[in-house]
This record gives sequence, structure tokens and C-alpha cells, in this order.
Amino acid sequence: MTFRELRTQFSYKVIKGNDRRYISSVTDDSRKTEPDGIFVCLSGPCEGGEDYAREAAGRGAACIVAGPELCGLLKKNWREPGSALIETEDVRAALADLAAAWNGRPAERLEIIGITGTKGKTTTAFMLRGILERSGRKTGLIGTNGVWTGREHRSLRNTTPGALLLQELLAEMVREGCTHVVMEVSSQALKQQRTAGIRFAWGIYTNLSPDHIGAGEHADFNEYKACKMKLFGQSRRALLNGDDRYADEMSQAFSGVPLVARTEPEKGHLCDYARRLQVFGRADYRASQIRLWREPGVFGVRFWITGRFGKMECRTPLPGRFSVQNALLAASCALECGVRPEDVQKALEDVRIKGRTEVVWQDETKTVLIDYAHNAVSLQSVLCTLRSYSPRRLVCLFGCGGDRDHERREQMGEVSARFADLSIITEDNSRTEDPKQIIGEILSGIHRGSGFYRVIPDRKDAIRYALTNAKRGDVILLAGKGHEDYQETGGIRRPFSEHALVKEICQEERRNT
Ligand SMILES: CC(=O)N[C@H]1[C@@H](OP(=O)(O)OP(=O)(O)OC[C@H]2O[C@@H](n3ccc(=O)[nH]c3=O)[C@H](O)[C@@H]2O)O[C@H](CO)[C@@H](O)[C@@H]1O[C@H](C)C(=O)N[C@@H](C)C(=O)N[C@H](CCC(=O)O)C(=O)O
Ligand SMILES: Nc1ncnc2c1ncn2[C@@H]1O[C@H](COP(=O)(O)OP(=O)(O)OP(=O)(O)O)[C@@H](O)[C@H]1O
Repeated sequence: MTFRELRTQFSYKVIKGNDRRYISSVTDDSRKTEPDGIFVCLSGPCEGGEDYAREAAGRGAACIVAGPELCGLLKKNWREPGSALIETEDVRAALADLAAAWNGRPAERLEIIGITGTKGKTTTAFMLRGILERSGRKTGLIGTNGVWTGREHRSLRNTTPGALLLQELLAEMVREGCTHVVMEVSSQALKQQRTAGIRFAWGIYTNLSPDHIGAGEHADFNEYKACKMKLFGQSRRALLNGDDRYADEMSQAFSGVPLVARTEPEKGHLCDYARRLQVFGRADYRASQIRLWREPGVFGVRFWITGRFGKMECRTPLPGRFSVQNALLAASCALECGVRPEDVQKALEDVRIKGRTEVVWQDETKTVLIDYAHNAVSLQSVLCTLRSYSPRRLVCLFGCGGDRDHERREQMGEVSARFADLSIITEDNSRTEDPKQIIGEILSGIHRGSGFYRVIPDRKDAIRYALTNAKRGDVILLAGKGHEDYQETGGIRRPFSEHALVKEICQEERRNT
């Protein structure tokens, strides 16, 4: 296939050479360019684009696709007769189109359900995939916890992979016989056009709060919100969490009438969100009569779901109102796809998600949970939720990531000091930053709350301290690392399994008593 046959969804100008050579591959990395391949240069002149383009040409690329600025610069002395220079307005959209075409446009053969929002994407995605699979629909999954292609699980660097990898994964899912895919769609992915050209069967919205703002992520909250909204411009149907204050704005990016799912506010607590959401006087699906489901090793919830299918009672072993919201979205979408209510019930009851309010140890003294909460909103929701199960003492161990949003640090410190009885401040993935500096920033928030605290920089020592000094009735939350099996410090990722560590310490303790 030639370049001109391959691309369909973007316009371009041939600046040098021609677009009729047969193509051997598509890449966005000059170092991986193959003879006769297409190299799409995502970088501009100031980001090394000129060097990358010349390197790709040197490797025998058939076409170099670049933006107007870089093309303007390159065409002045283009001495690469074998490589066509092709100009296009939006190189990222071009990459997404070429990647899709090169992989046989797999998205057109799949029902793809995209989930976006600040929190709840992974949980909702797992719940929905669990339900679809139980109903007999072979379903792939892409998100923070990795990819399930239908045959195997692999971990991923990004929540939503870059366009090339994404299209390869979708093609693999088609080959494996998947009919459905549930995928998390991050705001960064929407900004970088990783999912451009995909027509989602459903766009699902969980919630929005300030996050991912800072260098390398979003300029401000409005940009973050605008990126999330893009999903609904490329979805055939939309399902929104009507409890969230920005649901109405999200609906404006959608051309049809979205479905709305809402949870019933607590009695006597017609709170802010319910008032704000008078715009959605209606709800297509509702969760009501929310109660705790507490059994040894289970911090769950029970609730009723009502919708046009009728009414059913559900329970799920994940705690709190936010789990009800996630479950309601997953259930509503599945029911709309024609899944039987009993399959929804069974799948929600069985759901287990690594590192999402996961009970990893319980004995006569303590209960230990691992959770991925790594911003203030999620930390507050998980702490308040655990508090509602009446622990004797709530202990929160956490740190903050380096090279990410600095505001999170003080905010998480304040939340922990306000909602936990004891905060243990330690290291998370400090990446290239100095962990002591990060801890210092957390402490300025800690001092705004009244809870006790302790600083133990080494995460292993901190966990050991929390577990071996537990008091009867403690609920210990290890927050921030969730499913991760590494810790990144000094720019290096080293193996680190919180799950294995908890088991090791608790078993050792048991042997010694
Ligand atoms: C800041 C950012 O978003 N970076 C993403 C970007 O990285 P990158 O290394 O390609 O960027 P770069 O170094 O500027 O390179 C630009 C281009 O030059 C090319 N290049 C580079 C060197 C060379 O010699 N030749 C060459 O051609 C590269 O192949 C690339 O095409 O493109 C990669 C492939 O798509 C992503 O993996 C990577 O995500 C990084 C790892 C990241 O952490 N991103 C975060 C902000 C992110 O995307 N997070 C969201 C989740 C947020 C949430 O929690 O909800 C996500 O979806 O993961
Ligand atoms: N609907 C929700 N609202 C608020 N907090 C939530 C919600 N769902 C989950 N959480 C909390 O946030 C943490 C992360 O949840 P989850 O992984 O499902 O969200 P996510 O959107 O995928 O997050 P991330 O973008 O950080 O990967 C959970 O471990 C839990 O503490």
C-alpha cells in the first residue's frame, strides 16, 4: 500500500518527492524507522524535529510527515531524494489515522466503550468488563492496570497508550475474537490525539476535579476539562454520572441526548451536588437504599438499581458512595447493551481489582487495605468511606509522586491530617525529585489538620512500622501505589510489591507471636 492509499482522514501537501511508494511500516520514532517506512515527526523544530526527520531519512524512510513549521525549515535544503517530505496541519491526528489504517482499522470491528473522568475510570472499566464477560461477550480492556487482549495481560506505560500501540492492541483484540473493548481515556490522551478517529460506541463520564495540572500535563483546569469533553464529540452514545457538577458541561460536547445515572442523596442531606444538578431533573438509572456490606475481609456496599429494565438489588465488595457511582455507570451501560440483570448482579458481586480499596490482610488486630488514591479527592473519598465502617483507629500511609502536580502534596497532607487518626508520611514514586523535598511539601498540609503524624521516608520501613505497631481495631490504608509493582526513585524503577511486603511482614509477625 502507498501513502496516498493508506491515509484517509487528513489532508496533506507533498512538499518534496512523491507519495506513491509502497510502505513497509509506520512509526513516530526516528530511531525505529525502517527502510520504506513512514516516519511521522511529532516534534517541532525546537524539540529536535529537524534532527529526527533527517535521521529517519537516513534510515531510508519513504515518507516523512511533519507539521508546517518543521516542513518550512526542512524544505530549504532537503537533499534526501529517496524520502518524500509531506506536510500536514495536525501531525498527531495524522499519526492516529495512519496507525489505524496500517492495522486494518480495528476500531470499526469493535464496540469500544471509552471511560473518562478524574477518578473511577479503572474501577468502572473493570466492573464493566466483568459484566460483559460474564454475559458471554469477549471483551478487551485497556487502562492503568494494563491491557487484556482477550488472551493475555500485559502492563502498559500509559493509561491510554499512544496511537500506534493503541491501534496494534485493538488489532490484536480483533484477532483474539473480542467483540467489545472497555478502555480508559485519559485527558492527556485526548489532548495528544491518541484516540483520534475512533468512534466510541459509548463515552462514559465519571467525575471531574482539579488534577493533572502542571508542567508536561495540562495548563489549567479549563484546558483539562476541555480535553475530557472531547470524548463525547467522538461517541455514538453518552452516559454521565449525574451526581457530578460538570456532567452538564460534558453533555454539551455530545450531539444527542445522554443517559444520566444518579445515586440517591442521603436522607436530610440534599447536598450541593443534588441542587446543582437540577439541570438533570431526570435520571435514566438510579441507585438508592445504599447500605454498608460488612463481612470479614469485605468493606462493601449494597444498593438498588432502578431503570427502564425494572429494579434489582446489587452488592459489590468495594466501599463507599463512589463505588456505587462506579457500579451504577458500569451496570447502566451493560444493561443498555442488552446484558441480563442477573449477569450484572453476579459480576458486581465478584469484582476484585488489584490495588483499588483492596483488603490484603485481616487478622484479630488489624485490617490492611491497598488503594491507588494519589490525589486529595480520592484520598478524602477513601478515608471518609473507611471511617463510615467505624474503625477504632484509621491509619493512612502515603507519599506523593515526583514530577507531577505540586498542589497535590499539600492538599493530600491536609486531607490525611483531617480524616485519619494517624498519618504516616513516606515516599511514593519520587521519580527525579528529591523525596525529602516532596515530604516537606506534604508536611505543610499536615500541619493544617489535627491528626497525629509520623515521617518515615523509606516506604518499606514505613509499612513495617504501620503493621507492627497496629492497635486492636486498626484499619490501615496504604495509599498511592495501588496495583504498581515498582517504585521509581532517582529516575530508576525498582521492583516493589506492596502486596508481597504486607504478606511477608504479617506472616513473620504471626510466626513470632
Ligand atoms: C508528557 C507525555 O505525555 N509524554 C508521552 C509521550 O512521550 P514521548 O517520550 O514520546 O515524548 P517526547 O520525548 O517529547 O518525544 C516526542 C516524539 O519524538 C520522538 N523521538 C524522540 C527521540 C528521538 O531520537 N527520535 C524521535 O523520533 C518520539 O518517538 C516522540 O514521538 O508519548 C509517549 C507515547 O505516547 C507517552 O508514553 C508519554 O507519556 C509519558 C510516559 C507520561 O507519563 N505521560 C503522562 C502525563 C500521561 O500521559 N498520563 C496519562 C494518565 C493520566 C491519568 O492518570 O489519568 C496516560 O494516559 O498515561
Ligand atoms: N468515582 C470515584 N470518585 C472518587 N474517588 C474514587 C472514585 N472511584 C475510585 N476512587 C478512588 O480513587 C482511586 C483510583 O480509582 P480508579 O483507579 O478507579 O480511578 P482512575 O480514574 O482510573 O484514576 P487514575 O487516573 O489515577 O488512574 C481509588 O483507589 C479510590 O480511592
